[in-house]
Amino acid sequence: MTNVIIQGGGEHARVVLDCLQAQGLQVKALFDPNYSGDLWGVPQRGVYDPSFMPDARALIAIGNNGVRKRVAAITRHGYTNAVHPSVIASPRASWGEGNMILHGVIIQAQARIGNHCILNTGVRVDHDCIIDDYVHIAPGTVLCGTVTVGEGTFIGAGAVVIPGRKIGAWATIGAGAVVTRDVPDYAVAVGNPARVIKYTNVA
Ligand SMILES: CC(=O)SCCNC(=O)CCNC(=O)[C@H](O)C(C)(C)COP(=O)(O)OP(=O)(O)OC[C@H]1O[C@@H](n2cnc3c(N)ncnc32)[C@H](O)[C@@H]1OP(=O)(O)O
Repeated sequence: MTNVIIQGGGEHARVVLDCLQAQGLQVKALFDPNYSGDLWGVPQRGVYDPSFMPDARALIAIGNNGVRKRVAAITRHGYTNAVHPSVIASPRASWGEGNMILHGVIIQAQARIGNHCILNTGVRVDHDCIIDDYVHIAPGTVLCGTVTVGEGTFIGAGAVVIPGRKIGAWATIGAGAVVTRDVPDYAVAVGNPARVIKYTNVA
């Protein structure tokens, strides 16, 4: 039986805990300096302790992509994936480690997903999409076939990206956007069709 620890104790961590418990995994601790006590039978232990159950596998359940990357740099445990039992994934799709593939996600053939990504509730990633590390795709978003998404990008809830478009690294796509053109690194794009309204440095 795999023992799991969670880095993070906020709202997203609760959803990930729900996912891991649905998988039947033994979650032994949540680490987050802002939380203590007990969450659904799991102790919240405050500051991360790299010596706690060193053979346990970790997940960094923090929704912010930049923070998730920084916490990964100090996490000493190996990683697992959270994949809810309701996920439909082609056997020809693949992903790395530390990913949170949540309730109702669908991943089509030959889609490739990196590490430490969040595919939130009901996301659809169609065939041949390539998603780099530390991406967060919010609930209900649809990536059509052959879309690529660069490291650290956040795609808001209910967005649609039409086939073949390339979204750069550390970009932000607004909720409900329809992405019809490529989006550069660090751009914030909103609306239908999505237009770049500004650039940020969110990494
Ligand atoms: C389980 C979960 O909940 S996971 C989390 C899911 N969360 C989301 O999906 C949130 C997505 N976030 C957004 O859509 C945000 O509005 C962002 C990130 C795109 C922009 O946020 P900010 O940088 O704070 O931009 P701000 O609110 O100042 O808006 C800037 C302009 O863009 C417009 N705008 C902002 N978001 C959108 C949007 N989604 N669609 C269309 N227009 C938008 C604003 O109306 C504003 O226009 P104005 O200048 O004419 O007044």
